Amino acid sequence: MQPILSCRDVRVSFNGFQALQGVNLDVLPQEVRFLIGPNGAGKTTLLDVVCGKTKASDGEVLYRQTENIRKLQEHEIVHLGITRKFQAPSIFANLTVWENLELSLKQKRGLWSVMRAKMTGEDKGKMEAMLLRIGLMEQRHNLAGMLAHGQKQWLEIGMQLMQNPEILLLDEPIAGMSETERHKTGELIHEISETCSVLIVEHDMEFVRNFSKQVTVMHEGKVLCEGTMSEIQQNEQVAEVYLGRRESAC
Ligand SMILES: Nc1ncnc2c1ncn2[C@@H]1O[C@H](COP(=O)(O)OP(=O)(O)OP(=O)(O)O)[C@@H](O)[C@H]1O
Repeated sequence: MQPILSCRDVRVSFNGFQALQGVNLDVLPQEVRFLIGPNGAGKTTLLDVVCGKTKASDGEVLYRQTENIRKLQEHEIVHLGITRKFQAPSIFANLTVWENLELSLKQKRGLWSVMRAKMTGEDKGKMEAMLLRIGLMEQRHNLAGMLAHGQKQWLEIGMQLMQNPEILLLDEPIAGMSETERHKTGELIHEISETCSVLIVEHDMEFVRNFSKQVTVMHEGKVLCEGTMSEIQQNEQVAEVYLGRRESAC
């Protein structure tokens, strides 16, 4: 299978500091890929490069193998099918769950065309299916601001999915969640991967162990190694730079 996303020798420099020093990474269609590594390893910077928030000084970011998106603007990258959920939820607290999802449909089509057009039966069906998927059907008429922390995160993931992405980028999606919410989020991520690839930065080793297949370990702006969680746990370099420091968490 050919990768949907390929980073080739990606470099990022902040005023001379090399945050990414030649990162190579392939993500396959419908793959859930976890990115782990110690603080400052460059994980968030790599997500920033993929979504266009930060521009790489060198290298290639290939989407579907042919399109180099390295120099594209963020909205152009979203339009191509790569969306990002940031750590802090950016839902509209004073709108209902349903209205938040409706807004994300509008973003996809352009506000003006949707303001003129009535919501079709197909749109409604799509929104209902999404509510079921993210477990918020019962809360659809509730104000988003009143949702529990985990529910807010799921709503935002649902809003991203309304754009039909091919790649979803997640930055520490379970931060601040209860055990039950973590588990539900892990299951949701696996369900999402039936239709799109998911690239996740995560610090919670238990979550990574429970829900990962392939894990990429970053260290000092480079990929240190890749493999299953049990493979990387046996890697001495990883133990030294990362797992050793978090022995209690692993
Ligand atoms: N805008 C910026 N300007 C200057 N330095 C930056 C900037 N963004 C990130 N850095 C530096 O680049 C390095 C990589 O940061 P990054 O946030 O990507 O690491 P990370 O692996 O995501 O870490 P963490 O797990 O702590 O979030 C760090 O040393 C950070 O201080």
